[in-house]
Amino acid sequence: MTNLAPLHVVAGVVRNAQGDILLARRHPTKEHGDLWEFPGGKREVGEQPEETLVREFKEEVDITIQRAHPLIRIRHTYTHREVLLDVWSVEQFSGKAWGREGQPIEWCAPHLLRTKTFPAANYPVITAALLPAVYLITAEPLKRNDPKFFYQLERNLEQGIQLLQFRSSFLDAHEYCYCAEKILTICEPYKVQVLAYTTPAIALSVGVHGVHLQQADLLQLVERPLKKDLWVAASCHTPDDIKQAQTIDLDFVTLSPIRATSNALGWLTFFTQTEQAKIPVFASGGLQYQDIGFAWAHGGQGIAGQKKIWDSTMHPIN
Ligand SMILES: Nc1nc2c([nH]c(=O)n2[C@@H]2O[C@H](COP(=O)(O)OP(=O)(O)OP(=O)(O)O)[C@@H](O)[C@H]2O)c(=O)[nH]1
Ligand SMILES: [Mg+2]
Repeated sequence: MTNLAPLHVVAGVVRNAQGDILLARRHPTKEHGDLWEFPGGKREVGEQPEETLVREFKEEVDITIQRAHPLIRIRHTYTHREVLLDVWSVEQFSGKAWGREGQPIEWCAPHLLRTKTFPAANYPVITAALLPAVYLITAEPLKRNDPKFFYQLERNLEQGIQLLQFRSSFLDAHEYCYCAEKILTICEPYKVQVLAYTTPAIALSVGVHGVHLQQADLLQLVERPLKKDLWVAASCHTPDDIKQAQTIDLDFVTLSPIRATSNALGWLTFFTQTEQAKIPVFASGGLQYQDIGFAWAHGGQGIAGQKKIWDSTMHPIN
């Protein structure tokens, strides 16, 4: 290893109208030959990352990128060099993709992304590509059949929420399961994924899409509590929490509180922590839809929101 600055590589996640993601296969003679990658390349001196993204996409796959936002930045040490893989999510583009450098390209269905072999730095990027920008935390249902709760749930689903955490501290385990099953039935036609804010064992028994651990439970664990086909996320408040989440191989975390309390972290501390993180981090705590852009600008996946999002009538999602 040398002590050179990391090689800054900018790449992009582009989706077509079906939601499939554009991949390219690296030339066999190149570094990481024959592996799949997101199109992109090295930032040139004087370029802003977004300019690199636009240039590389035109050069490699003949697409003109019109709008994109930061998705995730991963520092990874390969044997010879540290790489900063700076990945953007493309919101708008024109042109028809083809491999201008003779490389095979493919539009890959999101559920097949994990079956492809990528360079090692890419695995958290795949998680980020599979996650939306908004992670909605439910309000507390007052009882298991709370009509106001289910009305508001459907309103949120109709507005495009894709990832939900069912949170309740009032219901006992039996009522929690009853309610979670009802939420799953309602979410199914919307293809919304539900994480349970409970123990991994209860989450598994209900058949939700994953579990969201509290900080105290995260710190107790010595290994990932569920297999890779389910999401495992956790609430973090410190850099050590995020390290622990990475050590036990969690998929993503929320970091709070960003705002609204006397111990708020603020966006700059959030940025310092996302720069070190090797998994996607949602900003959380006192945030609303207007904060998504701040989260992206500070290295976040997006926002995890409770009351202000749950009750909101404005949903400018994705
Ligand atoms: N484009 C791209 N590069 C990646 C990804 N993941 C990853 O580790 N890299 C690494 O980033 C480094 C530079 O990427 P690159 O080879 O595309 O750079 P480039 O287009 O400027 O290549 P060139 O030297 O042929 O002009 C390589 O070591 C590559 O393996 C990815 O998903 N996309
Ligand atoms: Mg390239």
